[in-house]
Amino acid sequence: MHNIKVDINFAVKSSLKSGLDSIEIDEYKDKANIGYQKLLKLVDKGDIGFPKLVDQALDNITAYAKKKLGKFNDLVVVGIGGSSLGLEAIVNALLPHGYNSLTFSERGGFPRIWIADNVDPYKIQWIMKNCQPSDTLVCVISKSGGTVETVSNFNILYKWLSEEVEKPKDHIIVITDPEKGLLRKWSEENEIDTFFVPKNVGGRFSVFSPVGLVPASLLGLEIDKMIEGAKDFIATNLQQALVLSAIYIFYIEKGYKINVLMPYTSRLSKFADWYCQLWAESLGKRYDKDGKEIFFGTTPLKSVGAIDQHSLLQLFKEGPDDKVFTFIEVLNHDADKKIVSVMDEEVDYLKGKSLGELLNYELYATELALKNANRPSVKIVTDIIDEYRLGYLMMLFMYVVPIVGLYFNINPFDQPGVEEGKNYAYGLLGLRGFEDYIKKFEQGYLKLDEYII
Ligand SMILES: O=P(O)(O)OC[C@H]1O[C@H](O)[C@H](O)[C@@H](O)[C@@H]1O
Repeated sequence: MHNIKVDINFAVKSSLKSGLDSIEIDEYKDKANIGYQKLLKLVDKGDIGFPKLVDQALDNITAYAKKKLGKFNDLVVVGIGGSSLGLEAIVNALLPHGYNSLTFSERGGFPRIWIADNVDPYKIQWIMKNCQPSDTLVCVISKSGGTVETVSNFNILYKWLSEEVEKPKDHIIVITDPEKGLLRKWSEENEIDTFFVPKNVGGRFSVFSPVGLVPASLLGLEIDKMIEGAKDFIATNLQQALVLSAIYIFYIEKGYKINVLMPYTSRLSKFADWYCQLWAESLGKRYDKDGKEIFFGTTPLKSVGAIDQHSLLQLFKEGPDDKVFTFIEVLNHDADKKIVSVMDEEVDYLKGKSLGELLNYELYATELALKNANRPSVKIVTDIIDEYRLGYLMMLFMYVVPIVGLYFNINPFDQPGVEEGKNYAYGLLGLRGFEDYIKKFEQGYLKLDEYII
């Protein structure tokens, strides 16, 4: 059983001038319900598949991970966006800080983890310098199978493997679409171990597909617990998604422009990055579903407490009143440490308190300071962080975001806005079929020297 609560006190009228009154709470829950009913229809029709992932059998993934256990010192995951952010969130939340510096036996025979997302030569170079091809498993993930960053990084790593090991195919796993794309074709032709992302599961909703589960299982994480958490959320607590969506819808209608996710734990820092993609690509849309131009969306912003109290909080409290805050509180921090006072009597007030307590007191203080400035916030409270809770939280947000989008009559499941830039890049790189984009690029990318100082 979980112990995750959604606390909306500081977004309602009894505490906050701009908050929802009790009539508005019901009214906006009804609005959220409209979005939810639309989501249910899409799921029932089979158009959208992420909620159904909680019913998948996991044996093939766990058996595969077991087969590989102890055989590799390093796991390099190649992927970007929805093909890497979910895993990053999992690794950041559930593996020890500095995991890669533990010894093989301290890691229980599980590999170190490297995520090759960006095509930054610096990053890929250091991954290759740190790993030995003979001891490395490369897991390449791409739903479309052709994302240029992923294909480029993978080609470099494939060559690196081929030059050193006899059977590079034994060092590769592919995770991609079951039918389409370059990666699928290649993995089939070369008989590479391949897992599939269901066709009706888009990248940013794919963390509970092999995209997140295969690497997580290879790292020894309990993926069944993650799925159990996600499943329990759907089975028992959809109300929480409706309430959160109601609050977000209310403030979007009021013209609030920024949605801040601020966990008070570094372990959820990458979770906030994952959330930013989920929110931005799902909710930033030029057209509604009827083709009307609406330029819809609010901007997600990652912030980590208490770190950003020393960076962003000044703006949050005294800058424009255009942000809705979602805090995440962890009641019991793992390996919590008592603070000692050895420096001076001045720090005696800290003696006996723990770091976790300090973090949480700082959260309460920030909540109140923002409330006093009439800034709306909600808080998700979890007792601990583990596979189960992470699964629960991810599924909660994977419901909230489409509910908000569908209520506003936009399509939260596509991302047409990223295409134009990709096409120019393909044109510049000389990809066949994209010749027109070279011309368009040359016509549009005009810069005058006088404005380059
Ligand atoms: O998984 P892939 O097909 O390689 O896609 C990786 C990413 O590519 C694009 O930029 C999309 O906007 C993202 O939604 C997607 O997650």
